[in-house]
Amino acid sequence: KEKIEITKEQQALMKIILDAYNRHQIPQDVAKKLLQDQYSAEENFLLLTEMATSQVQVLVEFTKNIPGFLSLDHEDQIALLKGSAVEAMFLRSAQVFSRKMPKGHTEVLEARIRKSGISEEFMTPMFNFYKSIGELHMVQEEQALLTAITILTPDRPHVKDQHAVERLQESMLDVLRKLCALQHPQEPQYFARLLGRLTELRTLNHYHTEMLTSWRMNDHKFTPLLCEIWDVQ
Ligand SMILES: O=C(NC1CCCCC1)[C@H]([C@@H]1CCCCO1)n1c(-c2ccc(Cl)cc2)nc2cc(F)c(Cl)cc21
Repeated sequence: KEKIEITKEQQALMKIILDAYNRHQIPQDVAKKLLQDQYSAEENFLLLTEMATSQVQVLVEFTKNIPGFLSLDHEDQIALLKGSAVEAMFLRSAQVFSRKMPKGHTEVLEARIRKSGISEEFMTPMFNFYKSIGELHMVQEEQALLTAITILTPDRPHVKDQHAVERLQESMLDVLRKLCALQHPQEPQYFARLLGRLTELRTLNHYHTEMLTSWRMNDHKFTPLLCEIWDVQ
């Protein structure tokens, strides 16, 4: 049984990532809003675009706190943010969906999202992902590291120095691997399951433009930031 220990600098890295992640809370709680009221497809779409726009802004702040990120080539920094924003949004949505809620609230939330305007064909892949994230019962540290690892994916489009990104991602993966072994000693395959979710997350990437343009309403308006980040309009 090899002794797993997190080094001092890995603990410091963990603390930086976790603090940054906790600062990256969505200003107003979208789950609470959805549980309070039924909205029209238009109102739901507006809520999504507002939430997603503010999430991109906080994601940029979070990313700036990833040690080494700001030393990357500036164009690569943009390419990593643009390439991971949709996945980070779905990962965050999954984490919000999987939060412990009072009895019956998750069911109401799911029903509201199913009727929010998204077309039927995307429900299964989206909720399969949300539920597979929920089953992992991730602790905050694991959620924060998984978000950082998603951002530091070397093979995003237009990344020039992939090795520099790989080195940063590898140091995050090493901390996550040790954390999983310490948090889930009875589940040696837990770390692999966590990384498997990132593969599932990429498949949602393929759907997102269609999910937005097929929203049950006419004239889909996006914010300028979302036009930049999402391949829409
Ligand atoms: O606003 C959302 N997510 C934000 C995005 C930024 C980070 C915080 C969460 C949307 C909602 C869906 C209903 C209509 C209003 O939007 N949403 C999505 C979602 C996101 C993208 C697409 Cl294309 C489709 C659905 N999945 C969600 C799961 C949830 F648990 C909750 Cl509370 C909301 C969720």
